[in-house]
Amino acid sequence: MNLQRIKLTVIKMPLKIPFSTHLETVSERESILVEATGKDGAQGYGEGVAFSSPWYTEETVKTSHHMLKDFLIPLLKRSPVHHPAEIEHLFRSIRRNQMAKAAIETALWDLDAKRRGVSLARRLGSTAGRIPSGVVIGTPDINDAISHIEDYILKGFQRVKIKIFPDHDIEFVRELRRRFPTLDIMADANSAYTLEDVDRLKALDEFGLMMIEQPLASDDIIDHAVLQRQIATPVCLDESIVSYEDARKAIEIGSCKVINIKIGRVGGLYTAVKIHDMCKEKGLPVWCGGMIEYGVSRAHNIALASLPGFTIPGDISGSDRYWEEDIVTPEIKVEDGFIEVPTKPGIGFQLNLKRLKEVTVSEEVFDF
Ligand SMILES: O=C(O)CCC(=O)c1ccccc1C(=O)O
Ligand SMILES: [Mg+2]
Repeated sequence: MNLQRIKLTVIKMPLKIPFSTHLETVSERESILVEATGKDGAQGYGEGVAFSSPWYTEETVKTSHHMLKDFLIPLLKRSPVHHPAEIEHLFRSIRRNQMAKAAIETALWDLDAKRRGVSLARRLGSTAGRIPSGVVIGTPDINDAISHIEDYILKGFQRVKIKIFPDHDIEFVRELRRRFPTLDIMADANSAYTLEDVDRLKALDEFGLMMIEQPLASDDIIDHAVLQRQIATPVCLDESIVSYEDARKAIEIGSCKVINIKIGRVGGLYTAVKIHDMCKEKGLPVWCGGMIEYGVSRAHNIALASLPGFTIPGDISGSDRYWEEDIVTPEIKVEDGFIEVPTKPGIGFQLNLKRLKEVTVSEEVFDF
């Protein structure tokens, strides 16, 4: 792709309010911005979405940076690709490290779309003009959660996701259901349960949740299939699906009825689109998951989620959900519950260089 250089910038910003799961409370977000510059001067952007510590997956900001610097960038230098869809194959020689891989791969998709003068959404095959927006509540306190939800409903958000875990599930959901009888609610457990909790999980059936996301172990598809046979609420897999093959096998054995596709978790847009295509063919709904990300990753999510198989609103909120000021301009906005799909070339957002400078921790340039 005629690359001139790749720049890695580590950035860090506090969240407006901390985001809690049973595993970790995130109050500050570090990420890696990837800037790929071509010999023609064109630039593409990607965002490494690993967290500072390995609570969600095994990757961290530091391991991602190490992979990018010591393996992925050198590999790309040695073996130039002509098309971003070749990256997945090239990177197969390096095991896992999906978020590090996706950080480069997404930057190259942006670069490629810009060179062709088309939006990334169009480049991926989408024609949608806007996507519905969903939001995640990261506050375990019931009263805070209710007031945040009221606020989000007024802003038009189309569905709300809450985090659950044992002792913070049945009564919490019952109260929310009582306050919001018709709201589309999904519950994400981030692997807080085992099959021994099947009665607790069955008890959630009466609340008409849209789905329960990743109730069991983060690497499991077998027990999820056993669980899905015993509960009416659709099971959605997140952590368990890190590749196309994972998705194929999970569907085949009935581990889930819905899949949350995250570009970072599956190693890039190529695989994300491939999983989408398969699910669409099999009639399995998908939605785009969030990673408490900055505007660059959000922009990639918007393009992906504009594909026709994304029939459920994703964890895609606006820049102001987490940030006082985002690193992209214009900021990502939710209007009447929808986000407009940009029509400008590539991701359709510019970097806010002033803001980027303020939040930069370190940067490193790799010449090709
Ligand atoms: O980006 C968001 O708005 C939050 C999405 C979310 O729930 C989440 C955030 C960080 C890590 C894992 C998850 C998850 O979906 O499990
Ligand atoms: Mg999840």
